[in-house]
Amino acid sequence: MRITFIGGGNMATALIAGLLRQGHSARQISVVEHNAEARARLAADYQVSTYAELGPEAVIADTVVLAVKPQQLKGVAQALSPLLATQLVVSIAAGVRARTLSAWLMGYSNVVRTMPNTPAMIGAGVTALYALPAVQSPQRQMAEDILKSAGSVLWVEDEALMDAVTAVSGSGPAYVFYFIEAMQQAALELGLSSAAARQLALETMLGSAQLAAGSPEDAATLRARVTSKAGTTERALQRMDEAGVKAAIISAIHAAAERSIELGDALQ
Ligand SMILES: NC(=O)C1=CN([C@@H]2O[C@H](COP(=O)(O)OP(=O)(O)OC[C@H]3O[C@@H](n4cnc5c(N)ncnc54)[C@H](OP(=O)(O)O)[C@@H]3O)[C@@H](O)[C@H]2O)C=CC1
Ligand SMILES: O=C(O)[C@@H]1CCC=N1
Repeated sequence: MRITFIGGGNMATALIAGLLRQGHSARQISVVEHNAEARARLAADYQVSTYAELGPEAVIADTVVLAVKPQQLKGVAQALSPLLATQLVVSIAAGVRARTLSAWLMGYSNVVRTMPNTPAMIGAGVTALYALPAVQSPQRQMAEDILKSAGSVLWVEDEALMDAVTAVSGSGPAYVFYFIEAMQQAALELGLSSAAARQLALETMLGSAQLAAGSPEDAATLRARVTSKAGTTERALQRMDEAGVKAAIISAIHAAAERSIELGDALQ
């Protein structure tokens, strides 16, 4: 399967790394990227073909993945539109609705909107996909295969849910890194070395997520197992509740979903 990425930034790089790790040939991947430094890095690190401009030779592909910022998508779609024949168009842009993208592509409706996340870089991503009704099942499968090389996938049939997905898992790695930063800072303040702080914070996040993923019990039950009566965890969780940490996280995720809707409303 030949794949062209338009935009070769953070997320395209994560997806390309995932595809190559899964055995996809670099010869079958092209990237259109207007930044010369980014092109050089992609060619050196991943041996993919790169193009500075969108043109017919760049989109000789089965699938074109649109990986530019939401605000850059309209211009890219308008330039891409005359070059489309039967290619599947996969967008990873936050907020931009599949129907809007189809309108920018002059009604071309072979469009799948997706929301991956950066752990795609190591094949540990999760991606939600939404297809316009016109997309046939072999092309749905193609989109799924590309994103599966970056981790697990799920389809949503109601596009409105993509805003929720964006807020939870698209932006989600940033929340996890934020929590890791806080754990490491506390560890340093408590006298641990930075190497120890890093090891303790990361192994704890990793181990807890693995435990939760492999357990039939929910997170609240697993949390209760750590929380001895009158012990240290109880004291910490009390402090978090007093500070409204859980409510703040929930409200932050709502804010991210609202931003996704706002982007969708603004970019039509
Ligand atoms: N980062 C993340 O965690 C996630 C991002 N996304 C989505 O992925 C998309 C890309 O995000 P991200 O990778 O972080 O962004 P980046 O800014 O890192 O990457 C976009 C790249 O595309 C380049 N570009 C812009 N316009 C063109 C063009 N016309 N032709 C060729 N190249 C172009 C940009 O160059 P320049 O900077 O010079 O404009 C930039 O290098 C966004 O729509 C975002 O919503 C989705 C899930 C997760
Ligand atoms: O912050 C953003 O808008 C993008 C979409 C999800 C993750 N990064």
